[in-house]
Amino acid sequence: MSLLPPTPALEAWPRCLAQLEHEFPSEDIHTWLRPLQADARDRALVLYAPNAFVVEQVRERFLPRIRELLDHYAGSRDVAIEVGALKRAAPSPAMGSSHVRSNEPAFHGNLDNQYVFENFVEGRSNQLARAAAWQASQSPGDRAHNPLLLYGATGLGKTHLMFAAGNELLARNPSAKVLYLRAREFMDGFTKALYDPTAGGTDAFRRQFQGLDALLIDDIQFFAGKDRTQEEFFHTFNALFDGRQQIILTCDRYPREVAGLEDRLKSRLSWGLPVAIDPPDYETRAQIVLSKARERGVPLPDDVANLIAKKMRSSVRDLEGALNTLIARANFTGRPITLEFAQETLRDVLRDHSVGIGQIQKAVADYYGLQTKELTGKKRTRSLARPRQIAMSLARELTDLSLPEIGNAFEGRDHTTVLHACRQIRTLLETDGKLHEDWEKLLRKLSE
Ligand SMILES: Nc1ncnc2c1ncn2[C@@H]1O[C@H](COP(=O)(O)OP(=O)(O)OP(=O)(O)O)[C@@H](O)[C@H]1O
Repeated sequence: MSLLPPTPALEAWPRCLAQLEHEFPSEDIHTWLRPLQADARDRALVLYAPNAFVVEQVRERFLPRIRELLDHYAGSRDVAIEVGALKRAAPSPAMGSSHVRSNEPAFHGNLDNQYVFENFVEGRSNQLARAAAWQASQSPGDRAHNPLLLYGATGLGKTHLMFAAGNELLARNPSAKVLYLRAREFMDGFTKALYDPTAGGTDAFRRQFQGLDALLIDDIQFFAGKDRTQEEFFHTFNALFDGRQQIILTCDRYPREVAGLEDRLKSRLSWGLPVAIDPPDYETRAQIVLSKARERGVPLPDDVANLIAKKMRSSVRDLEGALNTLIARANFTGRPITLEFAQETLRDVLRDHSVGIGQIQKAVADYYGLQTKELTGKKRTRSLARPRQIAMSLARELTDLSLPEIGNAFEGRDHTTVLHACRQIRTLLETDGKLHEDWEKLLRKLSE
């Protein structure tokens, strides 16, 4: 073990990470950046990733920004991202440390450990799904629940349960290898393997899945119409299934109803245990609000939880959104959260509407294969600008929110931007057939 003082680059890493946490969606941070282990080699920062997949994702998505931040905090752009792990014995990176690098790299999962069974509130609507996820974590690979498919509308806790199963599996068996991927990431990885000569080809892509105890793939409706990716997924699925490795999948509806998924895949998906998650009933909604408040260390009177639960009926994500608004306002004004304060603060959010802006943003993001944070964020690339305008117009159409309120939900944009978006979409709906079709589909989805 080296006794040299830590390099500035290594010292700067926690600050870079803290900054990245402000800039990227928390899912990305948990999935890709938190699992990295920092070390120093000469004057360079070395980030060890649990597997080649993570290396590739981090290089592609974050490396340029990591370099900039490192330059800013440590005056160096020297960073390497490699497969490997620090030896557990190393007390902290600041002490200098040794690492293991081998052809058989240590595997560290990329699960978000915030989502566990303990903080999943059980109710009639999700009881079966919870029980099934629990079973999968207790006897992974068992034919009775392999594949486990959790399906249901957006924001009802599918991803939460999927993570909970993975985390529980790891708690029982800390050396288990559990990999979580969004369907889109599977597709991106596969496309890269096909077309990027530096990516190591499809064999390297397939090796990612060998030796896993469980593979978790989120939002498989995304595979619809993507024939080559589906075919590859079909092979991955078969290999894992034959190896009795646990597969957990989520889908926004029963797969047979997903147009554009191949029949043979649909049939495989129904082999194991497909379970639905339904919207929670009133009592469960109130319990969820109380539980989220407790987690945040915020005392919340029952009547406030009941108020939110009564008014927000569709998705748990919207319940959380209302709670967050309340907490932010209470912190800002220094006032305690009482029923009166909640009624006043959430007047607009709680107006009886069946669709929340969070739901609209999620639906549009999913439809275009984006992350919600990208859609609501500041970047102005073409591929983001149009979906963003559609989301703003849908919010105008389907909610009672005012233009400034809609602007606020898109990282504080001005109301004139929203107005412009609505006008532009209205014009395009007359002239652009594809956009018209997208609009109709989204409207249908949101009024389901
Ligand atoms: N029963 C529950 N108990 C506690 N939290 C819940 C519950 N159901 C959902 N949530 C919370 O709601 C939020 C949204 O859940 P999650 O991301 O799992 O939804 P999802 O069904 O995967 O949605 P999507 O299909 O849009 O990805 C998360 O913060 C999750 O913790």
